[in-house]
Amino acid sequence: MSHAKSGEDANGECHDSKSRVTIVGSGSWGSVAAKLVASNALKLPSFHDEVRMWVFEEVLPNGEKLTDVINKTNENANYLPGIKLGRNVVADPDLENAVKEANMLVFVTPHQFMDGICKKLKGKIKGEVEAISLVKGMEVKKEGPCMISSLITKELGINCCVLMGANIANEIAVEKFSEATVGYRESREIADTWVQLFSTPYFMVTPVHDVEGVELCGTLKNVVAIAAGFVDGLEMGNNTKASAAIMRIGLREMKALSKLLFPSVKGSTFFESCGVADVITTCFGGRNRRVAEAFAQSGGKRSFDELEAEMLEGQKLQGVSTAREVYETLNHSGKLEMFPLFSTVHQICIGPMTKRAAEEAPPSTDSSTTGPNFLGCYRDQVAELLSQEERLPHHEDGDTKKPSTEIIGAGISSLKREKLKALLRQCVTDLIPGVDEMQSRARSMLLMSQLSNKKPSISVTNEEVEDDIQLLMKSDPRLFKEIVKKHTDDVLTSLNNMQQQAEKLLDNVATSCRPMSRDEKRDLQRSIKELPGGNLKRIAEIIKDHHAASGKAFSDEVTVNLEEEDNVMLWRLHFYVAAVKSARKLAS
Ligand SMILES: NC(=O)c1ccc[n+]([C@@H]2O[C@H](COP(=O)([O-])OP(=O)(O)OC[C@H]3O[C@@H](n4cnc5c(N)ncnc54)[C@H](O)[C@@H]3O)[C@@H](O)[C@H]2O)c1
Ligand SMILES: O=P(O)(O)OC[C@H](O)CO
Repeated sequence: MSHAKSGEDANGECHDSKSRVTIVGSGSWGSVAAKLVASNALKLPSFHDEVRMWVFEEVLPNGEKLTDVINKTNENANYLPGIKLGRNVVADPDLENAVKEANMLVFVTPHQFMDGICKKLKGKIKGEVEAISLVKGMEVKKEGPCMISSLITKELGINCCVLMGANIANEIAVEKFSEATVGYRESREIADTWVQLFSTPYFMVTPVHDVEGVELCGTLKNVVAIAAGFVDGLEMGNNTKASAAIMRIGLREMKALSKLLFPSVKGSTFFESCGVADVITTCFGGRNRRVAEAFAQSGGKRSFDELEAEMLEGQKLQGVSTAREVYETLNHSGKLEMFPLFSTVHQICIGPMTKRAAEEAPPSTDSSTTGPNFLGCYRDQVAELLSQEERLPHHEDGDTKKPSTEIIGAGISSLKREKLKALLRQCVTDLIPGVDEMQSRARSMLLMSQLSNKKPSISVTNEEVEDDIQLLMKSDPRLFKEIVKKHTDDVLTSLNNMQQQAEKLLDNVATSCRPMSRDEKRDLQRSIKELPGGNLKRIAEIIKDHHAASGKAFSDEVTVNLEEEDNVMLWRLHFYVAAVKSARKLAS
C-alpha cells in the first residue's frame, strides 16, 4: 500500500494517493478508535486529515440528532460523553457516503450488526481498499462459524486485518496506557500501516501474524467474562474467578476451540494483549462481567436483554450472543461436552439459574487440570454407545453372522462398531495437541530442574530459557527451585489425570472385545515375561486396579495367571503390551 502525496498521473489526470480513513461505527470503542486514528491522521503525511465516522443515527432526548451533536461539540454525547474526538472527525449518518472515498475502513460496531452493514456496502466499495475489524464476535452461518474479518472479506472482497486487546474504551479515552494486537493474514506492510495509524504513546500496538488467533481471543474472552460475572454475582471470590472455575479454564477452552476451528492458530497469540490480558481486564472491568453479575444477583429472574437496556443505555453486550454462537458451533460438531465452561455459560444465560446450579456448573476436577475434558468425554460417549447396543454372540458379526476377526466391538453390530472406531480415531486426533503440550511442558520442567541442579544433560538453546528465567535462576535459586517443583507437580498431576481418564476409556473399550483365544493368551504371557521391570510394575498396577474395581480381594503380591483373568483384563493387558512395543519401536 503506497502513501505518496496527491499528484498527477502519466495522463495528466489528478489523483489522490493519500489514504482516507472511515470508521464504521460510533459506539464507545468506535468513538475512541476515531480519536486515536484522528490524532495520527493529522501527524502522518500519507493520510488525509479528515476522518469520517459513520454514525447509526439516533435522536437525543432534546430532539437533536446525534450526528449533529457530534459535529457541533466534537463529542459523542451518547456513547463517550466528555471526550473530544478531534476536530478532524466528521460524523456522517449515511453509510454509503461515509465510505465512498475511503481506502482504509475501520469496522467497529457490535457484531450482530455486521452482516447487515456488509450487505448494505456490497458493491459500494471501489478501488484498492484495506479493512481492519475491531469487532469482537462471530457469525454462525449454515456452513459453520464465520469470523467477522472473513465476513468482511467474503462480502466486500477486501483484505481485512483485526485489532483486539485489553482495551476498555473508557480508560483509553482518558489516555490511560494500554496495549493492543493487530492480527494480519499476509502482508506485514499493511499490518504496519494499521499499527502506525493506531499507535500513540498511551496505546501500544503489536502486529501478530495470526489473524484468526487474535480475532478468536477477542471473541471468546467475552464468554469467559460472562462466567466471571456469574461468579462475582454469587460472591464466590477472586480465587474462584481467577483459577479453576473461570479464567484459567476459560483460557484453555479459548485456545482449544481456536485450534479446533483453525489449526494454524499459534499458542503464543494467547500471551499477547488480545489473549490473557484481555481475559483479565474483561473479567474484572468489562460490561459483560458487570451485567452477568447483575443477572446472577437476580437469581436469573431478570433477562440479559432487560439488564443490558437498563445498565448500558444503548451500549451492547457481546458475550451472551457469542456464548449462543459458540454453543451452536459446538453442538453442530458434537463437541459440546469437551467445552464445559462455554456450554454451561450459554445454558445459564438462557435458563433460570439457581445458586446450586451455578455451583454445580463449573467444570469437573478432571478438566480443571487437563483442560477440555477430551478423554472423559470420549469415555462417556464410548460407554453410552456400548450400553445402547444389544450384545450379539461374541463369535458373530452383528450384521453378517460371519465369524469376526475384529478385536474391538466384536459383540456389536458393524454399524455400531464403525461408530466406535470413528469415536476412537477422533479421540486420538483431539488428544494429539494435548499430548504435545504435555510433552513440551515436561521437557521444560526437565530442563529447568537440570539447570537448577546445574547439570543439563540435553542441549539448551537461548530461546528455550528466557532471559527472565535465567535472571531468576541466578538471583534467587531457592525461589527458582520452588517454582520448578510446583510446575513439575502440576505436570505430574495433569499426566496422572490424563492417565486415569485413558484407563477408564480403555476399560470401556475392552468390554466390547471378543474372547481372547488360547494362542493369543500364550502370546500375551510371553510378551509380558519379556517386559523390563518398570513395565512389569505397571502390569501389576493394572491388575490390582482392575481387581479393586471389580471388588475382588488382592494382596500386595501380584501373580499373573492369565487363565484366571477375565476377558476385559486380558485385553487391557494386551493393549498395554502393544503400546509398550509401539513406543519401543518408535524410540529405536
Ligand atoms: N467498549 C469497549 O470497551 C470495547 C473495547 C474493545 C472492543 N469493543 C468491541 O467493539 C465493538 C463495538 O462496540 P462499542 O463498544 O463501540 O459499541 P457500544 O456497545 O458502545 O455501542 C453500541 C453501538 O451500536 C450502535 N447500534 C445500535 N443499533 C444499531 C443497528 N441496528 N445497526 C448498527 N448499529 C447499531 C449504536 O449506535 C452504538 O454505536 C464490539 O464488538 C465490542 O466488543 C468494545
Ligand atoms: O466491556 P466489555 O465486556 O464489552 O469488554 C470491553 C473490551 O472488549 C475489553 O477489552
